[in-house]
Amino acid sequence: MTAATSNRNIPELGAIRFENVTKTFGSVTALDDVSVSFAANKINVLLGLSGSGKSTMLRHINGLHKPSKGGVWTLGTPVHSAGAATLRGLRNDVGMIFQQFHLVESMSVLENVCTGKLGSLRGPRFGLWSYPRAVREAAMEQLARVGLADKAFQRAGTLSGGQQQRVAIARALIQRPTVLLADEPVASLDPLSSAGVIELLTRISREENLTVICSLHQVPIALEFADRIVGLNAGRVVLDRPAAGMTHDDVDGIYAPIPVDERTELAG
Ligand SMILES: Nc1ncnc2c1ncn2[C@@H]1O[C@H](COP(=O)(O)OP(=O)(O)OP(=O)(O)O)[C@@H](O)[C@H]1O
Repeated sequence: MTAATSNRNIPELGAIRFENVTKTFGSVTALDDVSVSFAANKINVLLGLSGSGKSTMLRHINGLHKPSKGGVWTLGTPVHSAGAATLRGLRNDVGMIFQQFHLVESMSVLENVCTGKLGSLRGPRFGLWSYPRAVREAAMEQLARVGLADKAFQRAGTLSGGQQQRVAIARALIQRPTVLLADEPVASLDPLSSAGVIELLTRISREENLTVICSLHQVPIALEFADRIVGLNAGRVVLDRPAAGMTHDDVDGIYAPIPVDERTELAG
């Protein structure tokens, strides 16, 4: 058992913690002294304008980015100081889905799901039949959970956007993650497919006791889906509240422009 998995289901540890995190890319400050902590087994939604730092925050959780200043702890692992081997181990516990699905379109649906296991298999794989039988069976199980068992041998590129996102969810689930990061998972989907994907994410998160951190642009979906809402504006946390009882008005302030002189003052 890894250090990360040993923390499963211990909410008081705080599944994920950002302490005074600043991230700069050249002259751009993407995150500005962010301190926030996410409890285990909850659905957390990040809201904010384009460029407010949502993706940057998600990418710190699994170590795709490291802070310029401050610290990030994911499932007890200090991501800011972790080496490559520790991060590889951590990423087995942290699944991720993306707006653009990132499936290999020419591969079968089933093989795409199997690739979710690559992090814990030794050596490369060439084709579906090069995966152990147990992995192929686990992939079929996950496809059944997302309602796509009948598409297993179809090329992924032939599926609709909503179906492709379901495959991406199955690919993340086959890892048996503790944390699921979702970067605008419904931004490319029509309203009906979006609703289906959000409903699936909600059901699976509850069934698996996942800690979900999901960035969204759709406020109504956030209010419906989230246990907690964290609002970002120009790289700073401007709202952090349980979602229960929140209204559109409560959320509107997240999107207010921050005066340039105030930004300069805070950045300086
Ligand atoms: N790798 C990078 N190199 C340079 N600048 C970057 C990089 N990643 C992010 N940024 C910048 O950091 C800021 C925050 O970007 P980020 O992608 O986190 O925002 P976001 O809230 O996720 O936006 P969106 O809703 O459009 O996805 C932006 O100004 C962006 O241009």
